[in-house]
Amino acid sequence: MEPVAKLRGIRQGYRRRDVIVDLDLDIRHGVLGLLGPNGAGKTTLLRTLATVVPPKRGAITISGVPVDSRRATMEARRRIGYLPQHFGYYPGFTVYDFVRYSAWLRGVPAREADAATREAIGFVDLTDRSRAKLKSLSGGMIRRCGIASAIVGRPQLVLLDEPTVGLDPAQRLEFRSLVRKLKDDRVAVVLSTHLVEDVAAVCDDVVVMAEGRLVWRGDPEALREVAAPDAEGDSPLERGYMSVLAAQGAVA
Ligand SMILES: Nc1ncnc2c1ncn2[C@@H]1O[C@H](COP(=O)(O)OP(=O)(O)OP(=O)(O)O)[C@@H](O)[C@H]1O
Repeated sequence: MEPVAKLRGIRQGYRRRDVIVDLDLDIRHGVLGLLGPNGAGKTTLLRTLATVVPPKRGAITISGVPVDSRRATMEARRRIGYLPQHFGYYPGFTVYDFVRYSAWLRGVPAREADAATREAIGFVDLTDRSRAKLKSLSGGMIRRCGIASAIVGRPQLVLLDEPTVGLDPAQRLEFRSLVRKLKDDRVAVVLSTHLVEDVAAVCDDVVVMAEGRLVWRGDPEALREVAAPDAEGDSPLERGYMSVLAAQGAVA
């Protein structure tokens, strides 16, 4: 089956500095965990996939359509939901306004936008807070609003950048169940994280990035298996991850 997203020969960076080099990646249905130390290029990769910034070089295909023109970019954005790590919001907006506004930004047709907004708010279980102002919500609820804004209009690809940072353990469990629901809905999810436990809990597949390159790909079980006997870490998965980084000379 055609991947939901296909990246070929991607080079990306800021001004003259390249932070992603010659990256190839296929993304299919399921949850793909993106692990890597600070500065590995995870956010840059997600921003590139989200079509926020065009790559310096290389090709992106979303649902079989090359993203190679302004029109194709606008079309791709309708299929992609992106939750940046630090997403902005107006504290005076209600939950409903915030998600409805995201629907408009993503080009959800006006006649579908109200139903799509209600659906997304229901998905994150905030229906009874629809009329609450964002400034009155807890951090965990704000994150759930962020997820609702990323999934409104049912995108095929959902990109979540370190979504569990700052969540308490109960909120993290809630978040994981939301990601599992997305997977059941046949959405492709890319989850950038520093937390190996998030990967263990929800990911089907894992990519490890270091210094702008993909240095390892496989399922969580395979990552556990590459753990070196003397690797540091609190769990087999963490030891596997640290072993991959150590092999690259890129220990976090
Ligand atoms: N707007 C920017 N201008 C210049 N350099 C940037 C910019 N954003 C990121 N970088 C640099 O690009 C490299 C990759 O950053 P990126 O944020 O993609 O990494 P990351 O893996 O997401 O890191 P983290 O886990 O800390 O969020 C870093 O060296 C960073 O300093």
